[in-house]
Order: sequence, then C-alpha cells, then structure tokens
Amino acid sequence: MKPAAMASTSETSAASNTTYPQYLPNVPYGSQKSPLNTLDIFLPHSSPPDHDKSAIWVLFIHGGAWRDPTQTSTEILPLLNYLYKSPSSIPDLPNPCPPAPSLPDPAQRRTYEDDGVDIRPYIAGFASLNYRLSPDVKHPEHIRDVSDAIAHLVREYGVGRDVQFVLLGHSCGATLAAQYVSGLGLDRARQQDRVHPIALGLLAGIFDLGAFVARHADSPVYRDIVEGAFGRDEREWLEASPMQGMYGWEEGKVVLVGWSREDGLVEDAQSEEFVEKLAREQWARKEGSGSKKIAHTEGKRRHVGEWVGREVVSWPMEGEHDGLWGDGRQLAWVVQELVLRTVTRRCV
Ligand SMILES: N[C@@H](CC(=O)c1ccccc1NC=O)C(=O)O
Repeated sequence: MKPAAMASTSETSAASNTTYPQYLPNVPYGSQKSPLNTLDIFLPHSSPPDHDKSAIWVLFIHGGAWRDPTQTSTEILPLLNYLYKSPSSIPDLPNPCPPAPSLPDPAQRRTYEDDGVDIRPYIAGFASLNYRLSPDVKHPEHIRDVSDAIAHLVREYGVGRDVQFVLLGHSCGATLAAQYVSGLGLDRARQQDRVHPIALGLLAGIFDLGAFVARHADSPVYRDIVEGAFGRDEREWLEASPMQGMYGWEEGKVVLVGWSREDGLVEDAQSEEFVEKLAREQWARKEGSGSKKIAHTEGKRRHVGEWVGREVVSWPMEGEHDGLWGDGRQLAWVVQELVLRTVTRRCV
C-alpha cells in the first residue's frame, strides 16, 4: 500500500524539477545494516517559500511490544492516506510578513474530513521509523536505533535544526519517544548530539514497565514482552521506564498523552500516571477534546499558535489498541492538535 496521494495529483518544483508528493520507503540510517535500520519518508510538497519557515516535520515510532515483526513503519500509512487522499493539491501558506497572519476561514479550507484548520500546509515532511526488535536486540539498542534514525533526518533534512519537529509514538513507540527526550538508554554522545521536538504525541504508551508486568500478572505474555526487551533484572526495568525520566527539555511546548478506555492491551493507568508525573514537573494540565473533537469544536474557529505554555494534554481516544494508528483520522486529529498548539508563524 502506498499513500493515495502518490497516484492522484502531483506538483512540480520549478527549481529542482522534482515531483511531489514523494514517498521514499526503506531509507537506510545509521551504521547497523539490519533491514530494520530504515525509515520511510513522505514529502507532501516542495519546501515552503523562504518567507515561511513555520512548517514542521512529523516523526512516528510504531508499536508492537518491541518484538512483533508484523508491526512496522507502514503504520503511518493510514494517517498519510487520510490527510492526503484529497485530490486537491496542498495550498500554500499565505505570506505572514506583514500583515498579521490568519488562516482563511476553516470552512473554506476543509479539504479533508475534519472540522478544523487544514494543517497540511504546515507539514514539511513525515518520517516513520523502523528499529531492530527483540529477541535480536535488547534495550538500549531499540532507543539507540531511534536516536540514529533521527540523526539521519537531522543530516539529510535539517530536522530539529533548520525545521522543528513533533515526535509521535504508539504503545512501545510512545515509550521510545519519551525515552528519547529524557535520554534514557542513550550514551553520552547520542544524548549530547540530540535534537529535541517541540511536541510529543504519546498514544497508548507504556511508561512504567514494572507496573505493566504487575498489573497483568495473570497473563504471562506481559512478562515475556518486558523480559524479551529489557532482560530479567527488574532494576533495569525501573531505570529504563519513562516514569524515571525528566522532561524539562527546552524546546518542549506540549506533550499530548492519548489513550482509549477501550484499549484491551495497555491499561489506562500508564497514561494517567504519566500525565500526573508531568504535572509534578510543572507542565500545565489540559483536557483535550480528543477523538470527540467534531462535537466539541464544531463552529469554533481555532488558530495556529494557540500555545501559551508548557502543557500536558490528556487526549481521549476511541476503540481498540491498534485502532489508534489504524484509524488515520484519530491520528490526524492528534497531529492537528499539536500543530495548533505549537506552530508559531515566523517572519524571516
Ligand atoms: N502485537 C504484539 C503485542 C503488542 O503489541 C502488545 C501487547 C500487549 C501490550 C502492548 C503491546 N504493544 C505495545 O507496543 C505481539 O504480538 O507481540
């Protein structure tokens, strides 16, 4: 399956004669040569004009309990197909310098099935990461692969350096995203060379490995998952758990924590306790409208740059564990929320 937009319209950049959108699967990263040391890139349109540097990259880390070989970077495709299925080309952003920017009426810009602002012009690129799985590797190899993948994007596309990014993760992918910003499992060089996201979107994450095993003591698979990825020493579980991390990174504006009460695999308490932890670290608590968004925001106009401080947003989602990425619409709303809360348009 490839993003539907590939087959529909394409635009040509005059400067480079390159056509868009571009979908580049299985791009190798890092020095390890495993087929899982690869990432997929989707470039929806040519770079925004020089006057507008407010576009961001969206990075996604899939789940699968650190071990399921059927869960891969392709889990971003429902999101891409949802956002880019529309036959219309992606509109340019208006020049913000001056007059003061405001997007056209959202009602006029509704080109995908949503009630809000069309966020597509604000997204410069997507990357979906693969990383090596257990039992072939154990912690900290998974998180080091993630770090190497992001380092590749820094070098090739200036991600985190010339262009800001948001980091999304589902299930153990959310664990990896939280480990990345807090540096858990990263050696000194990788910690120091790291670029940081402006926002995290953590969906159905596992933040406390010990509790994950203990709360499912009747089901041996949970212990198998954690021992397979982190070994048998419970002190390792504690040290690697995002609940042990610190989340004061400078660039961070928003952490969206999303979960579904219908998730039969990861318990609500993982997300609830992580929200509490960030609140203790002085992140301001917000209740997001979540996947009930249409009902909540219908008729309300929202603007890019709504962000006011360091916020942790609880984001209610719907359906089963794997529906959170499998339903591209729910993931698109997460991305929209992060764009609305973080992207500040700049004149350069
Ligand atoms: N599909 C996975 C199961 C899985 O992903 C999972 C199971 C229970 C709790 C969390 C899970 N995934 C987290 O990334 C497997 O077959 O191992």
